[in-house]
Amino acid sequence: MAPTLNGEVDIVIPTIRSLNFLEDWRPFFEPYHLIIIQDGDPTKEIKVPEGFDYELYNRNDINRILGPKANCISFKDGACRCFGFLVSKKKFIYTIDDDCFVAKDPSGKEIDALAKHLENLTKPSTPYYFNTLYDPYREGADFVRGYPFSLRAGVPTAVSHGLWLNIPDYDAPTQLVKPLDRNTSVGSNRYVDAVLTIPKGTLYPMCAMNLAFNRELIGAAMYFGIMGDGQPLGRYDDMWAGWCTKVVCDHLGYGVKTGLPYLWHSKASNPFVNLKKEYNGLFWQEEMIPFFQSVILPKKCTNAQECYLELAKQAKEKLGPVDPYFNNLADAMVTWIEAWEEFNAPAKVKNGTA
Ligand SMILES: O=c1ccn([C@@H]2O[C@H](COP(=O)(O)OP(=O)(O)O[C@H]3O[C@@H](CO)[C@H](O)[C@H]3O)[C@@H](O)[C@H]2O)c(=O)[nH]1
Ligand SMILES: [Mn+2]
Repeated sequence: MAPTLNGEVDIVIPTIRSLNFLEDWRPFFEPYHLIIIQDGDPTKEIKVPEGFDYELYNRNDINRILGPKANCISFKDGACRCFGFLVSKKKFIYTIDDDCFVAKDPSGKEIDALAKHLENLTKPSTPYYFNTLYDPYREGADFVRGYPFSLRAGVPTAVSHGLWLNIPDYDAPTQLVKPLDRNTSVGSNRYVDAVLTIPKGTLYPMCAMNLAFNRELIGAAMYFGIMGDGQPLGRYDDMWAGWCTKVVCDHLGYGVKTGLPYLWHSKASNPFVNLKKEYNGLFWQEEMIPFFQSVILPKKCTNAQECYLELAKQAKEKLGPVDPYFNNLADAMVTWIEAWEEFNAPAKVKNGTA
């Protein structure tokens, strides 16, 4: 397992509900700092269970801190979580939803999801050649015969995408036709004990329910878009960020892993409400995904900020004609980078020292 790294990790939680779920995570999260983004009515008082070290932001705080740039942070959508990524100063972010609890592995042991994410993030990835025995860096595992030695050092890992027991991350139509579908019991064959690097050139549907990333490597591209209130789209926040970060990781030579750790997702959001929010996305994803599959980032883009600005330009050009929403989204992507640079300016050098 990875070291605790508690000075280097922030846990970001978007919430419209209660934070009682934190009781379940107490033994695992108490050593860390929480950044809580309270969505919805800012006058509602929200209770953080005793003993946690946290900072809490509501919409009034976001407006006050960002001024006119606050329009790049979504309201009434889990996408508001990316404000936490912006104000964090840590190397790693773990973001989790407020209806997620500690899962058990098939032996009945509680899973320390954050520790497993940190292990994933601090070990390399293998995006250029697939290891058929999964994660070659896992204890007791290795590269199989035929794996080129020149690629065995791997590349830095930027994203660790964890999975879910109980309620799966389905879109509204799938939820509507399979309302009782559960990825349940401990010990069932649906707990897949594996971590995989997603190959270079392959996109995936990233879910933010159980997600960790290296903020220094990819934070600038982990923007969740403008969704929810006043927008024709919701619930595609993590999808958008997943497609953007994957093409940026592929370009910069970073890895993205998916698989372990699992957590327990307890509450299905309402599929009819979700359908209204997702409706346009169900059509637009047929255009968005081919767009990301065809993106080529120029060599001169050498960090996540530069890649992201280029992506905004290409998104406007190619997706703007699909719907004017994408012009606004592309503008918001640029605003996000302006805010990112403001909050993440390199420390000023004074008398030769930083
Ligand atoms: O207006 C809102 C709605 C929700 N939140 C907070 O966001 C997360 C996820 O919300 P929820 O549990 O309702 O959504 P799910 O359908 O179960 O989750 C999937 O949708 C994703 C995309 O939005 C999400 O990451 C997926 O896991 C909770 O913490 C809500 O409290 C919000 O802040 N504002
Ligand atoms: Mn949920």
